[in-house]
Amino acid sequence: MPAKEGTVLVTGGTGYIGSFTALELLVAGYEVIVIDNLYNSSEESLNRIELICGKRPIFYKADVTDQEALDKIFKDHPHIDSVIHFAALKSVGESTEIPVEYYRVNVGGTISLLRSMEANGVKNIVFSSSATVYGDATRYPNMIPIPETCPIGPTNPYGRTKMMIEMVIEDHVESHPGWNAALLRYFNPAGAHPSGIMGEDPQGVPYNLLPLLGQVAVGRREKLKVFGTDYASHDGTAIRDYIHVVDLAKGHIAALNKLRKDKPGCRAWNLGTGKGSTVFDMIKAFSKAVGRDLPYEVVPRRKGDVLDLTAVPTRANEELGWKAEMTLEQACEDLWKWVFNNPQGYRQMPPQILLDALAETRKKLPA
Ligand SMILES: NC(=O)c1ccc[n+]([C@@H]2O[C@H](COP(=O)([O-])OP(=O)(O)OC[C@H]3O[C@@H](n4cnc5c(N)ncnc54)[C@H](O)[C@@H]3O)[C@@H](O)[C@H]2O)c1
Ligand SMILES: O=c1ccn([C@@H]2O[C@H](COP(=O)(O)OP(=O)(O)O[C@H]3O[C@H](CO)[C@H](O)[C@H](O)[C@H]3O)[C@@H](O)[C@H]2O)c(=O)[nH]1
Repeated sequence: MPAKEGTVLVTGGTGYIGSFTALELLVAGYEVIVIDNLYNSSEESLNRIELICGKRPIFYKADVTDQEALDKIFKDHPHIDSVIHFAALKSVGESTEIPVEYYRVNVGGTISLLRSMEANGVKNIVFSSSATVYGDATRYPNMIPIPETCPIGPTNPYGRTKMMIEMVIEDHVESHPGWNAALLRYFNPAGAHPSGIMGEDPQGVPYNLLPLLGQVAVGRREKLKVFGTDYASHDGTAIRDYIHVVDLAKGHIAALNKLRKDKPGCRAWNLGTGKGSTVFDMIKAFSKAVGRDLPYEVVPRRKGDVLDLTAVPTRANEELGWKAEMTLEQACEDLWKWVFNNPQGYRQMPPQILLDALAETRKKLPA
């Protein structure tokens, strides 16, 4: 029996944004099938999803570049009607060192997925693109904050994989009637689940600002390195649009509903808040949540970084009926709750006190 809202295949669904989206899908009444090779995530995220909402995605440990494995999953689940595609390698720095691997997994994986979808009559795809596709938007007058009409021009191999995938999907939708695609250009995801039991748990050394700040706060790292104070911002550090991961996850449900209801063909949407914050703003906001100043040192700019990636989110607000609602303060508080209670990420169980509080909250929810 298909689920009330339909069945969605989520690639990369044990990862950071994917797990939050799987949770929101289950809450919204979808059946969820996750595939992930666990390269940068842990199956424990599925237990946490179940603890929060009482439902669990079906899980396959599989690689998106494995055409046979994909075909079998689609054949075994003929009710799948849409795909949300997160699975990818995502470190900008690493992509400059092993670009071919990035093209193989990100571009190659998407091609395998599109072929399996086509062979099995699944025609809706929501794709994790990135604000990185815009590159340095300050090179154009009046393009900061950044609307979707800003010309794209990524400055690193990771960003170019995202640009190429957007093009492949656009060409496929154009040539195959009945297909619909949402290219979601995320700005900077932040925070964790307000329950404190779900969050980002990268397997290696984190690359992004917020997980690094979290590790400084719990003493896993001595201090944060601030990459450059010579940018043209109010305090000299670079500006990003930090969006709460729960808001970001909800943006996927809005995009999926749009594809299924309005069949818009292929369309790009920015998922951001429209508000930019500098690195120092973030250190201050997170220090406030933690209750003490966090140590940092200023080092030269990181290669490939740009001054400002702040979204114009109006298109998503108007066309998807979605808007980021949670504040930066909430993102910092939720991140702190997550790292304080789970300093080793998913490698340890959260404290009983959190699990008890969660069980109480669940009792009050409608069945
Ligand atoms: N986090 C960000 O700042 C950000 C911003 C914009 C876009 N994105 C994109 O969003 C998506 C999700 O990012 P995230 O932050 O949740 O990262 P993540 O690393 O937590 O999630 C990606 C998931 O994909 C899985 N994966 C990697 N290669 C795979 C393969 N070959 N087969 C199957 N699974 C594979 C990983 O194990 C992981 O669980 C990615 O496509 C990323 O490029 C992330
Ligand atoms: O140790 C650090 C890490 C980061 N930063 C700074 O913090 C800001 C945010 O850096 P992140 O690495 O967290 O994020 P990026 O903006 O570089 O990139 C992220 O967001 C982009 C979208 O805006 C892309 O999606 C990309 O994949 C994703 O990693 C940048 O100014 C960066 O220079 C530091 O000062 N020190």
